[in-house]
Amino acid sequence: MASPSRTLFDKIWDTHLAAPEKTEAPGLLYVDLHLIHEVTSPQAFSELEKRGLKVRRPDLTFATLDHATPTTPRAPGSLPIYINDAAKKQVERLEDNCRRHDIRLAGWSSEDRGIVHVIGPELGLTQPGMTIVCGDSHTATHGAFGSLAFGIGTTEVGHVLATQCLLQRKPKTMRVTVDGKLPRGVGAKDMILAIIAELGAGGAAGHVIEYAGEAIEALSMEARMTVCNMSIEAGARAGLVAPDATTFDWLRGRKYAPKGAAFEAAKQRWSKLKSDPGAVFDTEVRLDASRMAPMVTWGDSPDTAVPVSATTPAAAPGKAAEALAYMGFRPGHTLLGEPVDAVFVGSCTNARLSDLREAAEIMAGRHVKSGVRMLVVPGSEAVKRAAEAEGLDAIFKTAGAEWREPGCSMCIAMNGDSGKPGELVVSTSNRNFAGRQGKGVRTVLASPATAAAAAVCGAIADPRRILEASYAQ
Ligand SMILES: CC(C)[C@H](C(=O)O)[C@@H](O)C(=O)O
Ligand code: SF4
Repeated sequence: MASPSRTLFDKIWDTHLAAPEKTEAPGLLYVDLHLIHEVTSPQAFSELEKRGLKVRRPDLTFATLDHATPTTPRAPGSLPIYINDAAKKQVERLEDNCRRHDIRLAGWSSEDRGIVHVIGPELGLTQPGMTIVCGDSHTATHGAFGSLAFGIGTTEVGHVLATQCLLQRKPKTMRVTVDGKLPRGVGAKDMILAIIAELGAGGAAGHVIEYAGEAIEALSMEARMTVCNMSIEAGARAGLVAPDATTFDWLRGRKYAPKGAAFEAAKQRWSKLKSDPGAVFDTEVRLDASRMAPMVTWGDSPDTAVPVSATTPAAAPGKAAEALAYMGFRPGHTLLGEPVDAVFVGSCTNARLSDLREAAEIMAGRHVKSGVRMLVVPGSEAVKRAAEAEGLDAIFKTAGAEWREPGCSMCIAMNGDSGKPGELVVSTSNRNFAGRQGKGVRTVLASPATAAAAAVCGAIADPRRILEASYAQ
């Protein structure tokens, strides 16, 4: 008999199962929110049209432009200049598809536009207990609200557009408990890099992770999103945090969140979304936040993260040796002092207001080292407005950084924002795969504070050193 104690994942799964899983067929899951962007939707719409199908629930579908969009500052009202015709066509096709199928689009003229995983939560589209899908691997970000959110392929985007359902095999569950308190100068990005280093790139494959424990509960919503965002980098299907007062306070008043009495009623329902005491997970992992430090990656996968003052592996076997060679780092050496060419603060991992504040705290009154290029790219129009309202743009510009328009930008370099071959880029994004930020570019993943410290020092540095100097003043 099944255990009466259920995990948060089980609860969401059970309430969304339209048809149960059988040995010969996956279960059918109802989808509450389908987010789409210009890269993974065109073929899905073409397929729909080929079959003469309509979008089943345009009202549960929401689109934005983010991956292929230029981020170069533009005069108000002027048209964006795309890196190539392919990028322009992708965007125009999404605009056209949304018009034809009556789908809400946060397009060029919208004050809501931004990276899909930044705007969903920001607009209150993302809510606890929902099933959320998007043709994008970092959809787990939305799990920070206690929703079951995962990436799907383009074929599945078509299925969801046509049926609002998705065929899914039930994943396993994993609980990652983080005890203790994060030390000063160490943040959510460091925490998730430490978790991924512990689990390994495939360590959570086939699992949905629930992040729990004192250190997770203490995180802001933005920080929880940073953690959930990178679940896929450990191979997980999704990442979740049980909703609590932090979640409810963050959601109250957002554009598409329930209002007034409806919000209070929703809060009552959402409060029940937690794993029962005694719920059994397939895998349990425990970490101690108080032992965590600012992290940097030495290789070409996110699981090569180490504390910034630690050394690269001394005796590196095959794959690690290749990764070190690509990165141009020596085995058994610290990365501290490695000269950097560029710094990128942005992406769906770290381009929210709190991330920009974290970087700005280091940049204030300091200057980007000469010869280093620094790009600061807000995650959305709303983040950009809020940052400008409190003068963060001025801090970055005065320091010599570029303040750009919202988009994915140098996280994936599809829009033309990229590094040059051989350059070392310290990046707040989530993937350091060879060539992701441009051909031959070497990417070091880090927190906004560590990225800003690298910009100021012109080399990989420990942000705590700079922060301590500021605190001492
Ligand atoms: C372009 C898109 C399909 C891709 C993804 O699925 O994640 C991108 O967002 C990424 O981060 O690599
Ligand atoms: S910011 Fe990067 S990781 Fe996030 S959706 Fe865009 S390309 Fe993917």
